[in-house]
Amino acid sequence: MADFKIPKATAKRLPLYYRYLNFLHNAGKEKVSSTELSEAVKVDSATIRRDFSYFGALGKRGYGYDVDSLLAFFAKTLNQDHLTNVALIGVGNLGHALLNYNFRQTNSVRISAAFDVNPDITGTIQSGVPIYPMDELETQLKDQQIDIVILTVPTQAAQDITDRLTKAGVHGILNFTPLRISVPDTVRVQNVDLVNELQTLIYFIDHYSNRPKEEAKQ
Ligand SMILES: NC(=O)c1ccc[n+]([C@@H]2O[C@H](COP(=O)([O-])OP(=O)(O)OC[C@H]3O[C@@H](n4cnc5c(N)ncnc54)[C@H](O)[C@@H]3O)[C@@H](O)[C@H]2O)c1
Repeated sequence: MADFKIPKATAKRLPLYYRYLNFLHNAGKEKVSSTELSEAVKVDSATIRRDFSYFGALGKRGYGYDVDSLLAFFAKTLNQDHLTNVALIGVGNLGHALLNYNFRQTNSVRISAAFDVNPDITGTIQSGVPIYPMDELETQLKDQQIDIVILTVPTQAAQDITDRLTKAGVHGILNFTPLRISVPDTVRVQNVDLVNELQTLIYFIDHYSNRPKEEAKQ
Protein backbone atom coordinates (compact mmCIF):
# COMPACT_ATOMS: atom_id res chain seq x y z
CA MET A 1 0.00 0.00 0.00
CA ALA A 2 1.02 3.59 -0.43
CA ASP A 3 2.53 5.07 2.69
CA PHE A 4 -0.29 7.35 3.87
CA LYS A 5 -2.53 6.29 6.74
CA ILE A 6 -6.18 5.46 6.10
CA PRO A 7 -8.65 3.88 8.54
CA LYS A 8 -8.53 0.07 8.60
CA ALA A 9 -12.22 -0.20 7.64
CA THR A 10 -11.53 1.92 4.53
CA ALA A 11 -8.47 -0.16 3.65
CA LYS A 12 -10.56 -3.33 3.82
CA ARG A 13 -13.05 -1.93 1.29
CA LEU A 14 -10.40 -0.94 -1.27
CA PRO A 15 -10.10 -4.38 -2.92
CA LEU A 16 -13.89 -4.38 -3.28
CA TYR A 17 -13.85 -1.02 -5.06
CA TYR A 18 -10.86 -2.10 -7.12
CA ARG A 19 -12.54 -5.28 -8.36
CA TYR A 20 -15.69 -3.43 -9.45
CA LEU A 21 -13.73 -0.63 -11.13
CA ASN A 22 -11.81 -3.26 -13.05
CA PHE A 23 -15.10 -4.75 -14.15
CA LEU A 24 -16.33 -1.30 -15.33
CA HIS A 25 -13.05 -0.64 -17.11
CA ASN A 26 -13.27 -3.98 -18.96
CA ALA A 27 -16.86 -3.12 -19.91
CA GLY A 28 -15.59 0.14 -21.46
CA LYS A 29 -17.25 2.47 -18.91
CA GLU A 30 -15.56 5.82 -18.35
CA LYS A 31 -17.57 7.30 -15.46
CA VAL A 32 -19.20 5.94 -12.34
CA SER A 33 -21.28 7.68 -9.69
CA SER A 34 -21.01 6.92 -5.99
CA THR A 35 -24.66 5.74 -6.07
CA GLU A 36 -23.89 3.26 -8.85
CA LEU A 37 -20.78 2.04 -7.03
CA SER A 38 -22.80 1.79 -3.85
CA GLU A 39 -25.38 -0.49 -5.43
CA ALA A 40 -22.71 -2.71 -6.95
CA VAL A 41 -20.47 -3.17 -3.92
CA LYS A 42 -23.22 -2.89 -1.28
CA VAL A 43 -21.55 -0.09 0.65
CA ASP A 44 -23.62 3.06 1.26
CA SER A 45 -22.68 6.01 -0.94
CA ALA A 46 -21.84 8.33 1.99
CA THR A 47 -19.24 5.78 3.14
CA ILE A 48 -17.85 5.54 -0.39
CA ARG A 49 -17.54 9.33 -0.64
CA ARG A 50 -15.85 9.45 2.76
CA ASP A 51 -13.51 6.59 1.84
CA PHE A 52 -12.54 8.31 -1.39
CA SER A 53 -12.04 11.63 0.39
CA TYR A 54 -9.07 10.12 2.26
CA PHE A 55 -7.26 10.06 -1.06
CA GLY A 56 -7.97 13.69 -1.94
CA ALA A 57 -10.59 15.14 -4.28
CA LEU A 58 -11.06 12.24 -6.64
CA GLY A 59 -14.63 12.90 -7.70
CA LYS A 60 -16.75 15.85 -8.79
CA ARG A 61 -20.35 16.47 -7.75
CA GLY A 62 -22.88 15.55 -10.44
CA TYR A 63 -20.13 14.17 -12.62
CA GLY A 64 -19.08 11.03 -10.82
CA TYR A 65 -15.68 9.44 -10.76
CA ASP A 66 -13.40 8.82 -13.67
CA VAL A 67 -13.05 5.01 -13.87
CA ASP A 68 -9.55 4.85 -15.34
CA SER A 69 -7.96 7.36 -13.02
CA LEU A 70 -9.63 5.75 -9.97
CA LEU A 71 -8.46 2.35 -11.17
CA ALA A 72 -4.88 3.53 -11.66
CA PHE A 73 -4.97 5.16 -8.25
CA PHE A 74 -6.27 2.06 -6.47
CA ALA A 75 -3.92 -0.23 -8.38
CA LYS A 76 -1.03 1.81 -7.06
CA THR A 77 -2.45 2.01 -3.54
CA LEU A 78 -3.08 -1.73 -3.43
CA ASN A 79 0.25 -2.53 -5.05
CA GLN A 80 -1.66 -4.14 -7.92
CA ASP A 81 0.83 -2.72 -10.37
CA HIS A 82 3.46 -5.28 -9.42
CA LEU A 83 3.49 -8.98 -8.66
CA THR A 84 3.71 -10.05 -5.01
CA ASN A 85 5.03 -13.54 -4.43
CA VAL A 86 3.78 -15.29 -1.31
CA ALA A 87 4.69 -18.60 0.27
CA LEU A 88 2.33 -21.22 1.67
CA ILE A 89 3.29 -23.44 4.60
CA GLY A 90 1.36 -26.69 5.07
CA VAL A 91 0.16 -28.38 1.89
CA GLY A 92 -2.66 -30.48 3.40
CA ASN A 93 -6.37 -30.26 2.64
CA LEU A 94 -6.67 -26.49 2.94
CA GLY A 95 -3.18 -25.65 1.65
CA HIS A 96 -3.75 -27.81 -1.37
CA ALA A 97 -7.03 -26.08 -2.18
CA LEU A 98 -5.32 -22.65 -1.94
CA LEU A 99 -2.46 -23.81 -4.16
CA ASN A 100 -4.92 -25.07 -6.70
CA TYR A 101 -6.82 -21.77 -6.63
CA ASN A 102 -3.69 -19.61 -6.57
CA PHE A 103 -5.57 -16.30 -6.76
CA ARG A 104 -6.56 -16.66 -10.40
CA GLN A 105 -8.78 -13.56 -10.09
CA THR A 106 -5.75 -11.30 -9.84
CA ASN A 107 -2.46 -10.97 -11.67
CA SER A 108 -0.82 -9.27 -8.74
CA VAL A 109 -0.52 -12.03 -6.12
CA ARG A 110 0.60 -15.61 -6.53
CA ILE A 111 1.88 -18.42 -4.36
CA SER A 112 5.36 -19.05 -5.73
CA ALA A 113 6.70 -21.47 -3.11
CA ALA A 114 5.18 -23.97 -0.70
CA PHE A 115 6.64 -25.83 2.27
CA ASP A 116 5.75 -28.97 4.16
CA VAL A 117 7.29 -31.64 6.39
CA ASN A 118 5.72 -34.56 4.54
CA PRO A 119 8.48 -36.27 2.50
CA ASP A 120 5.85 -37.71 0.16
CA ILE A 121 5.14 -34.28 -1.27
CA THR A 122 8.35 -32.28 -0.74
CA GLY A 123 10.44 -32.11 -3.90
CA THR A 124 7.29 -32.31 -6.04
CA ILE A 125 5.49 -29.57 -7.95
CA GLN A 126 1.77 -29.18 -7.25
CA SER A 127 -0.48 -26.89 -9.29
CA GLY A 128 2.72 -25.43 -10.76
CA VAL A 129 4.21 -24.57 -7.36
CA PRO A 130 7.34 -26.29 -5.97
CA ILE A 131 6.97 -27.86 -2.49
CA TYR A 132 10.14 -27.44 -0.43
CA PRO A 133 11.07 -29.23 2.83
CA MET A 134 10.97 -27.05 5.93
CA ASP A 135 14.74 -27.02 6.32
CA GLU A 136 14.89 -24.89 3.17
CA LEU A 137 12.41 -22.32 4.54
CA GLU A 138 14.81 -19.49 5.41
CA THR A 139 17.00 -19.81 2.31
CA GLN A 140 14.07 -20.01 -0.12
CA LEU A 141 12.27 -17.04 1.44
CA LYS A 142 15.45 -15.01 1.18
CA ASP A 143 16.36 -16.12 -2.35
CA GLN A 144 12.83 -15.54 -3.63
CA GLN A 145 12.43 -12.30 -1.65
CA ILE A 146 9.18 -13.49 -0.12
CA ASP A 147 7.96 -11.64 2.95
CA ILE A 148 4.31 -12.71 3.06
CA VAL A 149 3.29 -16.20 4.14
CA ILE A 150 0.03 -18.15 4.27
CA LEU A 151 -0.06 -20.49 7.25
CA THR A 152 -2.11 -23.69 6.86
CA VAL A 153 -0.34 -26.05 9.26
CA PRO A 154 -1.77 -27.92 12.27
CA THR A 155 -2.29 -25.66 15.30
CA GLN A 156 0.54 -27.19 17.32
CA ALA A 157 3.12 -26.28 14.65
CA ALA A 158 1.93 -22.69 14.14
CA GLN A 159 3.89 -20.76 16.80
CA ASP A 160 7.28 -22.39 16.15
CA ILE A 161 6.92 -21.70 12.43
CA THR A 162 5.80 -18.14 13.16
CA ASP A 163 8.95 -17.58 15.24
CA ARG A 164 11.08 -18.84 12.36
CA LEU A 165 9.22 -16.58 9.93
CA THR A 166 9.71 -13.57 12.18
CA LYS A 167 13.45 -14.26 12.42
CA ALA A 168 13.58 -14.68 8.65
CA GLY A 169 12.19 -11.14 8.20
CA VAL A 170 8.65 -11.98 7.09
CA HIS A 171 6.30 -8.98 7.37
CA GLY A 172 2.87 -10.50 6.87
CA ILE A 173 1.17 -13.75 7.84
CA LEU A 174 -2.25 -14.84 6.63
CA ASN A 175 -3.08 -17.21 9.47
CA PHE A 176 -5.66 -19.92 8.81
CA THR A 177 -4.83 -21.86 11.97
CA PRO A 178 -7.12 -21.39 14.98
CA LEU A 179 -4.10 -20.35 17.09
CA ARG A 180 -3.78 -16.60 17.77
CA ILE A 181 -0.07 -16.50 16.98
CA SER A 182 2.26 -14.08 18.80
CA VAL A 183 4.39 -11.78 16.68
CA PRO A 184 6.47 -8.64 17.25
CA ASP A 185 5.19 -5.23 16.03
CA THR A 186 7.14 -5.61 12.79
CA VAL A 187 4.85 -8.44 11.63
CA ARG A 188 1.20 -8.03 10.68
CA VAL A 189 -1.13 -10.99 11.07
CA GLN A 190 -4.45 -11.37 9.31
CA ASN A 191 -6.54 -14.21 10.76
CA VAL A 192 -8.98 -16.08 8.53
CA ASP A 193 -11.60 -18.14 10.29
CA LEU A 194 -14.51 -19.58 8.34
CA VAL A 195 -16.32 -20.70 11.49
CA ASN A 196 -16.18 -17.15 12.78
CA GLU A 197 -17.50 -15.81 9.49
CA LEU A 198 -20.35 -18.32 9.46
CA GLN A 199 -21.29 -17.56 13.06
CA THR A 200 -21.29 -13.84 12.28
CA LEU A 201 -23.52 -14.50 9.29
CA ILE A 202 -25.92 -16.59 11.40
CA TYR A 203 -25.97 -13.89 14.08
CA PHE A 204 -26.81 -11.17 11.54
CA ILE A 205 -29.50 -13.26 9.92
CA ASP A 206 -31.05 -14.00 13.32
CA HIS A 207 -30.87 -10.41 14.58
CA TYR A 208 -31.06 -8.09 11.59
CA SER A 209 -32.86 -10.02 8.91
CA ASN A 210 -36.13 -8.60 7.53
CA ARG A 211 -37.60 -12.09 7.54
CA PRO A 212 -40.60 -12.61 9.81
CA LYS A 213 -39.44 -13.91 13.23
CA GLU A 214 -41.23 -17.27 12.93
CA GLU A 215 -39.66 -18.04 9.57
CA ALA A 216 -36.18 -17.00 10.81
CA LYS A 217 -36.34 -19.54 13.63
CA GLN A 218 -36.98 -22.56 11.37
N1 LIG B 1 -9.48 -20.81 8.97
C1 LIG B 1 -10.33 -21.70 8.55
O1 LIG B 1 -11.46 -21.40 8.24
C2 LIG B 1 -9.87 -23.12 8.47
C3 LIG B 1 -10.56 -24.08 7.72
C4 LIG B 1 -10.01 -25.35 7.66
C5 LIG B 1 -8.84 -25.64 8.32
N2 LIG B 1 -8.22 -24.67 9.06
C6 LIG B 1 -6.94 -24.89 9.75
O2 LIG B 1 -5.93 -24.96 8.76
C7 LIG B 1 -4.91 -25.83 9.18
C8 LIG B 1 -4.71 -26.94 8.15
O3 LIG B 1 -5.90 -27.72 8.03
P1 LIG B 1 -5.93 -28.96 7.02
O4 LIG B 1 -7.29 -29.53 7.09
O5 LIG B 1 -5.39 -28.53 5.69
O6 LIG B 1 -4.89 -29.95 7.75
P2 LIG B 1 -4.05 -31.11 7.08
O7 LIG B 1 -3.65 -32.01 8.19
O8 LIG B 1 -4.75 -31.69 5.90
O9 LIG B 1 -2.74 -30.35 6.53
C9 LIG B 1 -1.70 -29.88 7.33
C10 LIG B 1 -0.39 -29.92 6.51
O10 LIG B 1 0.63 -29.31 7.29
C11 LIG B 1 1.79 -30.13 7.21
N3 LIG B 1 2.59 -29.94 8.41
C12 LIG B 1 2.44 -30.49 9.64
N4 LIG B 1 3.37 -30.03 10.49
C13 LIG B 1 4.12 -29.15 9.77
C14 LIG B 1 5.26 -28.35 10.10
N5 LIG B 1 5.80 -28.34 11.32
N6 LIG B 1 5.80 -27.59 9.12
C15 LIG B 1 5.26 -27.60 7.88
N7 LIG B 1 4.20 -28.33 7.52
C16 LIG B 1 3.64 -29.09 8.46
C17 LIG B 1 1.26 -31.57 7.08
O11 LIG B 1 2.21 -32.43 6.51
C18 LIG B 1 0.06 -31.34 6.16
O12 LIG B 1 0.41 -31.41 4.80
C19 LIG B 1 -5.34 -26.35 10.56
O13 LIG B 1 -4.73 -25.55 11.55
C20 LIG B 1 -6.84 -26.17 10.55
O14 LIG B 1 -7.37 -26.01 11.85
C21 LIG B 1 -8.72 -23.44 9.12
